[in-house]
Amino acid sequence: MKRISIVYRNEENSLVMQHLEAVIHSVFRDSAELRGIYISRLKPGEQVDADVYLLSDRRLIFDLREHAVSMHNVVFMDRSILRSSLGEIRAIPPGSEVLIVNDTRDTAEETAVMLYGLGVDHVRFTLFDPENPDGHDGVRYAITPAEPALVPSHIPHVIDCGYREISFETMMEIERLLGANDPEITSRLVDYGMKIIEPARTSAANYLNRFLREKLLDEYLYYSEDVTFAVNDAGEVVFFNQKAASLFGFRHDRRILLREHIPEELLTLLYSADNILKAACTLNETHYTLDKKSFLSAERSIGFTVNMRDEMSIVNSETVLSNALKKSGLVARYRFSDIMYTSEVMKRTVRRAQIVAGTDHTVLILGESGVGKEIFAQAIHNASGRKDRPFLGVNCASIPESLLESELFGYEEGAFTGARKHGRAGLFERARGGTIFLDEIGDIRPQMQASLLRVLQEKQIMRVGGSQVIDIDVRVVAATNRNLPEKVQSGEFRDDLYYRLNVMQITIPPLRRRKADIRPLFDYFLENSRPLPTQAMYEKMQRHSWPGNVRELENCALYFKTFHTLPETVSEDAGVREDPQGLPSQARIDIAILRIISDSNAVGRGIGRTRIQYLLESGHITVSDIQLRKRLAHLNQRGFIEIHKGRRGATITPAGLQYLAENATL
Ligand SMILES: Nc1ncnc2c1ncn2[C@@H]1O[C@H](COP(=O)(O)OP(=O)(O)OP(=O)(O)O)[C@@H](O)[C@H]1O
Repeated sequence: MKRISIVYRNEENSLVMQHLEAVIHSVFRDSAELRGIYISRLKPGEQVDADVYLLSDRRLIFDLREHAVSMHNVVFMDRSILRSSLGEIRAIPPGSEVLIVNDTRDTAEETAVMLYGLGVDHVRFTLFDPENPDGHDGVRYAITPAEPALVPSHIPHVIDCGYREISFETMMEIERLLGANDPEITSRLVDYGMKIIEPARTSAANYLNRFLREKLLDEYLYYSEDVTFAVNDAGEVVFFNQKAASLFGFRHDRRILLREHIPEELLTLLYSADNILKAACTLNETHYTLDKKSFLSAERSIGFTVNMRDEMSIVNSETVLSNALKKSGLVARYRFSDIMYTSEVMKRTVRRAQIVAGTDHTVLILGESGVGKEIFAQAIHNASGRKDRPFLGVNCASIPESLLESELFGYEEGAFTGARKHGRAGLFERARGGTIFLDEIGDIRPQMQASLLRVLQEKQIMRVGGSQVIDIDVRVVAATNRNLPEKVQSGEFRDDLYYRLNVMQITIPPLRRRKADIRPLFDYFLENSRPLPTQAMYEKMQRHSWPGNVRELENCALYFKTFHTLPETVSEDAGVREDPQGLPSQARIDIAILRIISDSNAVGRGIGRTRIQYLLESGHITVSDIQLRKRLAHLNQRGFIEIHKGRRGATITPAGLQYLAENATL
């Protein structure tokens, strides 16, 4: 056990001694044994061994010389007062004469020096001498460190500032000499420092700042979920956190040589030539990602730091992230159960989307404005394996071209004027593990098309102004109301990007092609409000062409709720307007047939003629039996379908799927 010897001249002022010992004990407790030494009682030549000799009076150094084993451990006790007393002293009117009273003139002088040192300079101090107490008649103020009985009785204002305390700086010096590395001592020392006035303010402030820094390290490193340690040039572990201690058995009470604690393979990895190393490693069947950084001084390594992250903790922290995202609204709200429909064609579309959701492929959603593309994108995300991760939607047409790239890919500090310090992660990085919904993809310019193509091909991004590639694991769901094949044909949209996006395609039919949905959707948007539309109103709605699709219908329901009538825009004239893409041509019938066969194959079934005919009918395409046979034969001839005997019926070929994708908007 370490020893602190408090050196006094003699046993005269035992109350002060008891107080000082109690103060030291309150900070260092049982980490050191405390002993009072009275110089007057030591025999000539008697040796006293201690880790700290604490001198209550500087002049004792001469006497101590012949008794101390080492003079390196001497600490002079600086004194201070409690912060609480200083307020009273400062309140004494400026210019007043103040008598400093202590048991001797010398100690009174020390107190006056200490008060000047603490910045008390608005009053004049006069020293009291107990051996010559008279002659202070006009004085109205006295300050005394715990000797009020000595103050002349005529003085009306007496401030007892209590025993002079041990300065914070002195305490720090004791801590240093004891080599105490105990967070509890540090914490008690900081508490002590807050209570007293410190003459040497800078070092106390430095100590407190260091304490704060250590707290930060504790908070973020010591109790971190990662395994973290630092190794110096001699291969000694000089810092490690709790996780590292339990994984490698590092202990604070002994010198730790890295090579004695970690497996050979990991050692080889850490001592590889790379100054910055990112690698993966497995220990005790746990997979870690490892980051090593070497620190160089004058081109020589002075050591390195290692951070190892358990891959499972990444998943967990991302789940926490996704919960946070849920709170902040960066999530998909809609599920398939929120999509209202009764039409056969929508049943098929939803079924197809549900199958697509189960895969991890890129999805392209086509359909006119307001048909519900975004609601489908969200439902796909929520039905996918990524549902607990972020869903980030971005309308490519509404962000200026100049900003779209940095918005999607992020930027590095200084990438452009106005770029934030430390840069910013883009939507692809923020959607990590989740889904990004690129709405209005048909409107992006060629340069952006090229960047997106790279992301889809390489699954990597580079921040604007950056040089590092970042791996991303994000599913892309894109949507457009443009006729993309036409845009590809005219060269406005890159064909390679189109094929990358078109891996899985969902075309949402316009409302006029699924009139069976009008009434259930309208009733849904009314939210049980009364009155309901008349039969004539419902019929009028059936005859309207709904150029704004479901969004228009939703607005129409809102109008009805307020005015109990339909808006002027729902006109019967508009209802007879035909589908802008024309009546079902043979090509359109072929596409419809291929889509029916493809949907049926997607759920693992072939399909026969009768069912195809029935499904065509429910999509308002009427064909005779002979006509259907002809179309099937034609599709078979073009290599788009195969027709099997018996119950297997027709199946679509890859060429058929390709043709379907290319003509998605038909
Ligand atoms: N089947 C549906 N059931 C319930 N609500 C729907 C349905 N389809 C669309 N909606 C609603 O209609 C509105 C338009 O849908 P959404 O924004 O998804 O369309 P969009 O095709 O993405 O439109 P745009 O191309 O203009 O972005 C939304 O308020 C959506 O909630």
